[in-house]
Amino acid sequence: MHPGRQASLFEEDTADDQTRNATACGDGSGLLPLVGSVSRRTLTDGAWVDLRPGWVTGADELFDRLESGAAWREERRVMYDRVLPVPRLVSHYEDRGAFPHPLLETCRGALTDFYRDELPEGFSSAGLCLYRNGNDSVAWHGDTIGRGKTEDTMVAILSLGSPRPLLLRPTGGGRSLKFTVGHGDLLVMGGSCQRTWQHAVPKTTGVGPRISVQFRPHGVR
Ligand SMILES: O=C(O)CCC(=O)C(=O)O
Ligand SMILES: [Fe+2]
Repeated sequence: MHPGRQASLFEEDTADDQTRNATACGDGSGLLPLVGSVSRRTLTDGAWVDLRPGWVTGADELFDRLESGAAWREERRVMYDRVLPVPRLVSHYEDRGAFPHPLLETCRGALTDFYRDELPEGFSSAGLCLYRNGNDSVAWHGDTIGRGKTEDTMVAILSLGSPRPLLLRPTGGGRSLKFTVGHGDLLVMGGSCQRTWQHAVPKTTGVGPRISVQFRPHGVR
């Protein structure tokens, strides 16, 4: 494992279990099942969060390939009605055939299968963010560009690299919730979450790089 990188904080399975159950990808990386291992936390106003700690196994290779091979660019984002630079790098893949690692297509397919009843259209795009160190962050926002502004939707986040807190708070105000997402963990925001709750990844001291892969349905950013 990469120095400074840490396995999922929530990791439950033994290494043997992981080898036996993983959908392998040929380079040591793989996916563990979602059925029976996703826990849902219901939030207010029809929002929810699902967690699947340690979903991707052997994720070091995936991290390295994405860090060195994705088409990273600096980001500017509309926040609070202004276009602001965001301190992180991003890369967006609309077309699944062009995803920068084959395991991302396996992830997209597994998420589409697992959430088929709630999201019949399935997941389409992969948005990648690289937080180079603890100074990189994203401020409070909802993913409301496109249909997420008016419709319930889902955003599924695969976290790779250094663990970082992902915070959620009700849009109308209230206490925030902290989910620490580690190497290989899956966090899915669903229901009204993009409209009625906001999320953020705050600056953190003493952490290494983190990559977030967000799978979204068509027309949601
Ligand atoms: O870093 C993350 O996992 C969250 C990213 C995010 O919220 C976004 O890009 O819209
Ligand atoms: Fe977001």
